Amino acid sequence: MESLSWILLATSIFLLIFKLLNYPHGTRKNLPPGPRPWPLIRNLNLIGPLPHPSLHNLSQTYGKLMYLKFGSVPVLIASSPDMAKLFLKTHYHIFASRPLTAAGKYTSYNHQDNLFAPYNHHWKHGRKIYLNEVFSSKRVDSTEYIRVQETHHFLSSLHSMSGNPIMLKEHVSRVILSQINRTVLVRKYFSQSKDEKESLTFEEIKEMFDEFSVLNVAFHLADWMPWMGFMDLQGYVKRMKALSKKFHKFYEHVFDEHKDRMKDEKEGFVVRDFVSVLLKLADDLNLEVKLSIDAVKGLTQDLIIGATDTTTATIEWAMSELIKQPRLIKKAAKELDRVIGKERWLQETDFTNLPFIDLILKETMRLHPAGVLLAPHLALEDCKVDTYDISKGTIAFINIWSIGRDSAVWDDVDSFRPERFLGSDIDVNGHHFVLLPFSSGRRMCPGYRLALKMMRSLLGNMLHGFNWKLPGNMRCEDIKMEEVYGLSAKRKSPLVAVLEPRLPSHMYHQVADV
Ligand code: HEM
Repeated sequence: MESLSWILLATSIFLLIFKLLNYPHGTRKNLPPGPRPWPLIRNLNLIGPLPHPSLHNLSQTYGKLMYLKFGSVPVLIASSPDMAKLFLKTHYHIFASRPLTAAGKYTSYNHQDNLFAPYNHHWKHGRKIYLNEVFSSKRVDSTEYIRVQETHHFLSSLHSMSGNPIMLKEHVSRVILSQINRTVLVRKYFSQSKDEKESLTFEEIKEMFDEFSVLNVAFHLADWMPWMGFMDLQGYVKRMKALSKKFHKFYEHVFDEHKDRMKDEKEGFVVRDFVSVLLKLADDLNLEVKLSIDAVKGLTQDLIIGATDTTTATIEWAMSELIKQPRLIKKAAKELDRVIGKERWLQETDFTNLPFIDLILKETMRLHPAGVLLAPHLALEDCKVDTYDISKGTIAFINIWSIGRDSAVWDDVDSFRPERFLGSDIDVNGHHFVLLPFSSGRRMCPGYRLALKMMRSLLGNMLHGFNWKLPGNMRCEDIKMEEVYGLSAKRKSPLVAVLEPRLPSHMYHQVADV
């Protein structure tokens, strides 16, 4: 009898603890629906290696606005255009911040960049600099020559490999990193061959970017259960610190070179790149908010990392979808022949006359957006969203991967059909909540116009210069479109393709000299 009482007492205590741990899920507050959480980890067990499809599947049961808990952190998942609009437009001023994560602390100069910065005076200052100084039309236009030169070198090197299978991603990431580093840092800062003396090779710098991409989206348990922070059970903090040292050394080298040039050239110094803009501002004693050197590093890092992974992944997805449907490649080539002809390459001024290239990019970003869940949007105060009570500190994720597959919005959701955008005014400029690859509102991607220029020009010229085929006996059905998660969602198995030149051969030799 006595042992039965002990069992009853122990069971009651367990149930009480379980109930307390589940509070306040649905008790006092009116919260959106969501799966029942476990003790401690709460709903973290429901997130697979690819969080966006896991959350998409859950939304089929719990609806377009779901409430979950990741450890001790309340999380909202928006999976429809209407819900996205509530966070990015209606309540944009409340959901404008970011959570303080270990990655932001160790790999982004203690959140002194823009992408991972909470909503504060530092972020506002950085954003203003981006919009007024870095991404002004004048500054972006002034770097067009870099995009042209690097694209032409890229096309020429593709030509030298025609007839042989190439791993597309390797070549695209190299040309994009070359364009971005020259635009942001004035020169590439990585060596192309063993003879060049640079502090880093292309492979080393790529490895740093890949590690950054993994560490910045990894489910780091201590971000969700802060009491675990001192243990570093997953070893992520150790890796973050090691990575941060490498980036630190790299920026020191770049900035030293810039400062030497500024000293040598004195009044004659001409600003040719984004880092020079930022370093000049850091020297400006009259600035209302002082720009620290760590902030310059953080802002520089956002530009080179934010640009490279996203654009490379998007171009690889586009070409993978196209190669599966040769009729689309033919259709694009027909438009290019009509508008550009066979004796020149596509230029940025041609974009408005090439609507099909734009349709291809829109359809690619609908099915394969790089930032599948956008970046986390943190509530700065308690508020009501729809009819629900949301607490300060809740994190909203917008599942744009799911929105791209919402059958209430799109027909035949899984088919890659660029023509679906024909005659529609849907665009990627943040005004249409059905298509949000660059997000919308206060935290919208500030680099989206530059990204579009780079992608239109690279993809358009790749289609203009070459016919794209699969190697050997490979069939379209053999192409696996599986993804891996990262700062950008990319293809798991890289695309391998064979190219056939479409233009007279002098075009490819001529370009190398531009
Ligand atoms: C295909 C290309 C790109 C895609 C899909 C993309 C997408 C995004 C997304 C989804 C966000 C987060 C928005 C949010 O929090 O709601 C973002 C932020 C950002 N992106 Fe991009 N991006 C691309 C290219 C670029 C480029 C080329 C640059 C710069 C050279 C850039 C710089 C940034 C920066 C600095 C932020 C942080 C904004 C902030 O939090 O205030 N991105 N981008």
